[in-house]
Amino acid sequence: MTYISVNRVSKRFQRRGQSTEALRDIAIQLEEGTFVSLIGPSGCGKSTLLRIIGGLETADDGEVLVEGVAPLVAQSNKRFGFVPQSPALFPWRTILENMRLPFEVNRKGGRQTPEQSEEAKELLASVGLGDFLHAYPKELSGGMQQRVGIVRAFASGAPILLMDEPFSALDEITRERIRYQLMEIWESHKKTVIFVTHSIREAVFLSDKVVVMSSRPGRVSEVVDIRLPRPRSQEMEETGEYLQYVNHIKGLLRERWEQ
Ligand SMILES: Nc1ncnc2c1ncn2[C@@H]1O[C@H](COP(=O)(O)OP(=O)(O)OP(=O)(O)O)[C@@H](O)[C@H]1O
Repeated sequence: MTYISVNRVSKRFQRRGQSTEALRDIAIQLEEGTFVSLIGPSGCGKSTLLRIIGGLETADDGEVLVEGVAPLVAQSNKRFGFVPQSPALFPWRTILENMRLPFEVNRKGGRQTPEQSEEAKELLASVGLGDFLHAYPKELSGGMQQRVGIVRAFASGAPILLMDEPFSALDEITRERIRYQLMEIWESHKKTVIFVTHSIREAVFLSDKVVVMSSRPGRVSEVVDIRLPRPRSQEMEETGEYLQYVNHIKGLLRERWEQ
């Protein structure tokens, strides 16, 4: 059974008498424990597709199955962790207290076990935040806060992480650094990640599969399997093989843009 399957999904939005066809006939099959990126021009429906998979939006046509069940069922079984563009931390809670949030929300007042609490601390330390466990979000930079959002999703216990441009508000250098940290965490946890990005380099570096989408209406132009060896390192970004993937995806996006 495919872990996540999206079969001929279409979606239209109606707003102020205007109809927008956001997605048409999207079909993708994703394997468990893989890292998948969605890339495409602004407005091609990446976030909409992510939201449909996560059960936050419904498709007009077609079907999505997550571990064999509908997204809403998967959602109520706590199968998803979300990482939005900005990290959604409670300002009145310390970093460690913010890390507990998914347990309290998902399990109606539930608590982390001591092992889960230890894992949360280890994850924070692995992204350089070991000295900030008792700090408040306002004492952290935007990049540090976003790192908390990412490791919180990994610590949440959810097997599927949906990340909607989590690095979009960060400067280039911070973004690069967090990309490497995300890679290291993912390689040690191997959760299923669906990651929306505008960065081709980021998508190729992180992913097993890159879903390249075209706009108006959003369709899949190609699913590119990235067969670069793992673990991946910064040096890999200098290799010819990596650059070939980057250029191939750039070509696909340019082609669609020019149509
Ligand atoms: N709730 C909504 N109501 C009406 N139209 C919507 C809604 N959500 C999205 N759309 C429209 O659907 C299309 C796809 O939007 P979506 O946000 O999924 O694209 P995207 O590829 O994620 O864009 P970006 O890269 O700019 O974030 C756009 O034309 C958008 O205006």
